[in-house]
Amino acid sequence: MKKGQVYEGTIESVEFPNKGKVFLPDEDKTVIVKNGIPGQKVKFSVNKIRKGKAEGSILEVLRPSEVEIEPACTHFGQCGGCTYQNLPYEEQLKLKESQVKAMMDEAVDGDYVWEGIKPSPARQEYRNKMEFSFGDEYKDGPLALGMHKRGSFHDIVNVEGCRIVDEDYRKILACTLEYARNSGLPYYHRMRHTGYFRHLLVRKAVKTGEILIDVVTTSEYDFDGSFRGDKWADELLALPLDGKIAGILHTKNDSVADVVKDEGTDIVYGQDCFYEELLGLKFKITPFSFFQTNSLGAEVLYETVRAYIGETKDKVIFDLYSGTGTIAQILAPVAKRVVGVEIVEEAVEAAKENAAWNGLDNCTFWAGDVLKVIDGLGEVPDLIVLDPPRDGVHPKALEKITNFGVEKIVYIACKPTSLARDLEMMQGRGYRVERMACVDLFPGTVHIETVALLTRKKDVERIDIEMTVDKEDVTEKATYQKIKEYVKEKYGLNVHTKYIAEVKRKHGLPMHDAPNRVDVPKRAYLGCPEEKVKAIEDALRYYNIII
Ligand SMILES: C[S@@+](CC[C@H](N)C(=O)[O-])C[C@H]1O[C@@H](n2cnc3c(N)ncnc32)[C@H](O)[C@@H]1O
Repeated sequence: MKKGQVYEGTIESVEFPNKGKVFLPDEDKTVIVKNGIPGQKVKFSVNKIRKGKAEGSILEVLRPSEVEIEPACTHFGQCGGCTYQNLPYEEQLKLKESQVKAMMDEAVDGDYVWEGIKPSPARQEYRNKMEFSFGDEYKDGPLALGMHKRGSFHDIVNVEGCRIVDEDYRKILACTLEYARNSGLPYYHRMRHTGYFRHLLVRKAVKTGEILIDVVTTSEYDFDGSFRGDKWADELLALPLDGKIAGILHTKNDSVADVVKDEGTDIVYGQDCFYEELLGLKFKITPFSFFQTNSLGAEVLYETVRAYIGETKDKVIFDLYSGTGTIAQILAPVAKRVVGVEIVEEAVEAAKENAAWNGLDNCTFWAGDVLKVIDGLGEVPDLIVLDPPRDGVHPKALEKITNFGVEKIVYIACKPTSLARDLEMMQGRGYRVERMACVDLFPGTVHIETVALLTRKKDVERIDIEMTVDKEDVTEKATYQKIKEYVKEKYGLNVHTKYIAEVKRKHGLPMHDAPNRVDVPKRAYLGCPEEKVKAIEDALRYYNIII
């Protein structure tokens, strides 16, 4: 088999996210062909062979799959955004569920409850955010504004008929494209690093109907003079929209990276935020802060998280990777306290404001990298919710998270491959997967959210003592001194030896006066105050005595 060779074959299955498998009997080889659906007979060319593995790209669909339908979107196939518009929604769900389930069956040790896939309440026009790119339709062609063409680095497909956003987006897109074309200014060329127009960001709340529009350009031309940004805003404001424009913005971005980056945002009209409602709570959303892109689907996702976390009364919950604090605030009304950690400061500020609006005074939000701040929060959680970005949790952060030894962790993953990798480490550190479900927030596309409930294994303390702690060290009186110093320094608390003994007993740890008795009878309850129990537990984790 050589690069450039053309073959025909049938896609037997599709692995997450879009890896179709075609077996070629004559070559006795399976080739990965991207972006097809199971059952399609395709003609493809081989474009990569590495370490004996071959990849190809589809040139033509010779015979459709039996379940295939006419896609509602006229850009389907050309636009790189959607992959499954040609499958009935039920089939999309089946395919995504089987992909994730197969991956999880491999990643999970032992039995777990698979709860299937929950559909998105809206199957079309469900997105509350879209980032469109400027470019040309083809080399040196007219200015275009839309999505990247499938498989192309440069070409942009105008997506005036896009079905995953509603009519308001389509009107805003068409208006901006026409205005930009008439301005005669060039798009930003990603290889030459010259030009002006980069992206158009549109966000629209499903519940409040508020719309935020942001054009992202370089500073090569003058927004007011050359582009006449005020006139663009007038044209947008004159559009007959269902929703209401809350703000029109201009963001400058001169960086060479091809991402929407905020290097300064000016308000052209209205305000630089808008509001959405989820499960009866109100959320302020700023242009660049994370918010689930399918509001109705997000409600299903957060309901699942709430059900998985279970009883939260009198519990301290950590919401790690908290964005604008949605999960924290959904859990706060029935928890003792919720602590959110998020790296984007703007999102943290919004989270604080949101909590105040929603009348929640038991939420605290910290700005910073989970890895760096998690052990300096001065709190010990009872439960943890993790909703990391696509790459999952940094291994060192995961180590610290599991070190808290909480009873339950709920992990929300937008990329199941990252979850599968992180599960391996979490299972190795004393957790077991209880249940899992998928929630489809992205109909028509390959993406899917997966939620996993992990609980701490009952016998983990003892296993870990043997694995990580030298018995001498745990039983030595010197350890008591180390724990006292740690608690004093970190929490400003003095703890008596009898309290340390009480907490050790709670965890079934050997006592210094009875080194061979791990299961010390639960005799005296000495009344160690709860904050000291938590502080001592933190110290025990710090010294790897419990996890
Ligand atoms: C998938 S989002 C989840 C947001 C939130 N839980 C929600 O449902 O809206 C992941 C969030 O993690 C944040 N993030 C990424 N890396 C981070 C890090 N190292 N430490 C803290 N937050 C991070 C991102 O800014 C983003 O807001």
